[in-house]
Amino acid sequence: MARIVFDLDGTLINSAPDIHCIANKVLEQEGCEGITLEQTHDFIGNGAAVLVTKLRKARGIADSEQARLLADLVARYDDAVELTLPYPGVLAALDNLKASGHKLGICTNKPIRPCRSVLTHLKMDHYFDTMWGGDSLPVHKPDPAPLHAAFAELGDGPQLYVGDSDVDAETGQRAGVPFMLYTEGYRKCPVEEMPHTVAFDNYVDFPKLVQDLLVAA
Ligand SMILES: O=C(O)COP(=O)(O)O
Ligand SMILES: [Mg+2]
Repeated sequence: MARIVFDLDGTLINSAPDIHCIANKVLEQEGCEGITLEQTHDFIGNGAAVLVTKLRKARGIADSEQARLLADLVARYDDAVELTLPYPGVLAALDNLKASGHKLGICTNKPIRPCRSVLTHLKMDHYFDTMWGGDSLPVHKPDPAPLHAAFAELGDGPQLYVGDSDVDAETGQRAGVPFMLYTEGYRKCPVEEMPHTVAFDNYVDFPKLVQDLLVAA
């Protein structure tokens, strides 16, 4: 049986509409124009602090406002769950993997509290034996430490990491773990420019891909 760790935003759930909403509330509070959903996709992947930095840069807000705006975003983040849905086929794939006896975990750059709240809201938290957020350790992805920590909590067995972004591809590479790229998330680079073991665009195919990788290993 394998240990399979998933990124969250853009990999298991389409959370950009909720993140878009709270980002624009922060900007509105500052008297600034909001950003588009497409810009939100580009701003997701490096955690809440980088998201706030990108929001500030897009609207010319001074560096000195970073901590205050980050606190504002974080205060809104736990409740940002209403517009988020798992990608098609995710729940069936997770059911299938659990039934096969695999151990599943989460390694995201989203802060751990909103990570837990959105997965609880979607009734997906029971799938995962461990969850690591962008603020669970002093470092976050692409540093491989949280990914190593997630695997360590899952015991023994082959390791697979699943993600949607260049940050995840680099994390997988630095951790020395096979990386499965979900191509329909918030990726900023062409698939061929991202180091990956396999790529997939539909979770219907996912359990079979896992099985094939484990046989080949
Ligand atoms: O919060 C973010 O920026 C991204 O989170 P992810 O690591 O789940 O893609
Ligand atoms: Mg992601």
